[in-house]
Amino acid sequence: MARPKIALIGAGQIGGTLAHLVALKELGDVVLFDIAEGTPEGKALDIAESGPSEGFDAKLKGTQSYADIAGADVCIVTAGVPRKPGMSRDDLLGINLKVMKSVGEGIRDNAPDAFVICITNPLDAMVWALQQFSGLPANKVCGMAGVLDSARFRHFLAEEFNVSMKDVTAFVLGGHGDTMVPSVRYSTVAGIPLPDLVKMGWTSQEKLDAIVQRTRDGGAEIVGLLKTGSAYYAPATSAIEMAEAYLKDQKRVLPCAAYCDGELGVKGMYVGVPTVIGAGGIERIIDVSLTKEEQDMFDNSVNAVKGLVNACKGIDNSLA
Ligand SMILES: NC(=O)C1=CN([C@@H]2O[C@H](COP(=O)(O)OP(=O)(O)OC[C@H]3O[C@@H](n4cnc5c(N)ncnc54)[C@H](O)[C@@H]3O)[C@@H](O)[C@H]2O)C=CC1
Ligand SMILES: O=C([O-])CC(=O)C(=O)O
Repeated sequence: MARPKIALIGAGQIGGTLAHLVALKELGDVVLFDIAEGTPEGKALDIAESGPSEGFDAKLKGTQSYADIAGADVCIVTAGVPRKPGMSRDDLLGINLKVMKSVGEGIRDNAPDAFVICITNPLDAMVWALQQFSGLPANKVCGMAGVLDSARFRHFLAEEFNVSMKDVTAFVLGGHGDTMVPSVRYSTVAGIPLPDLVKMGWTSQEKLDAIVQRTRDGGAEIVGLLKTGSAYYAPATSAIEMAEAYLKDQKRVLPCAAYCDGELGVKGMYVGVPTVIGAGGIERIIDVSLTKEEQDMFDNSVNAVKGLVNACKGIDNSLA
């Protein structure tokens, strides 16, 4: 059986890391696409040359031609611009919207059967625009953010409790911005919800609140440290988790930006929700119940995403 074909649109920091991970994990053959001449070719060759030492079997090709992504099983989109210190993700909207138009059309014309994972920011609005521009079915187009935000939450919690992160589960809902909702009630250590761990004296409410806020600021924390761009190792790993769930029909329960049609009270837009990812793409959205306080925070986040989607419609008439 032929190896799956994985197209990475954008060969920058995340794109290059994705290519390396796909090869190391032998998930398939890689096509790296970028408009910057030489970058995808150079990264593809560099990673291919690590193959003999690593012992992986994967072909890697760099290209500036969308024809090379023809028949891709998975497309992961990182094309665009990252933020720098002092900027919010939303400041990237105008420039990255134009990129989503060309990428969406490229995927539509060359890889219409692919499962598409968007990473470009501001995430929830960009994945919505990418689905509109590509015209692919909504269950085959999703956005990566919740897996990353939840991984950050899990990391901070594992450090606080001094337990293995394998035993920490966490859930972050809503848009991938300052209003995201790390769900304390649905996050656990070995099944014990965080509020119970506060009652048991494992941590204080103040410390838990600080971890929640650090999770919300997780992207900005890395941007502030790196100064030249944003996080890429953990974002790439998160998207690979989603791609693997699709390629291997794992039915993983993962939070991601999915098109909601009434679930959690959201209709006709993309936002971070718990999903099941398998061979059918986004196979199910888990319609969790929220407390009044959680619902208010979630609605606030949904409204922030709505504002960005409306801004997209204002910029590009074809989206209105
Ligand atoms: N959803 C999430 O959780 C996260 C999202 N991001 C976002 O991911 C995006 C990529 O980040 P990095 O890889 O660090 O940026 P980067 O600047 O290293 O790479 C972006 C690449 O896109 C290419 N590009 C620009 N316009 C293009 C076009 N029209 N077609 C094809 N390629 C094009 C550039 O030449 C560059 O190589 C940014 O928007 C960033 O904000 C970053 C981290 C996490
Ligand atoms: O913060 C950024 O600009 C990149 C991002 O989305 C993240 O790392 O969560």
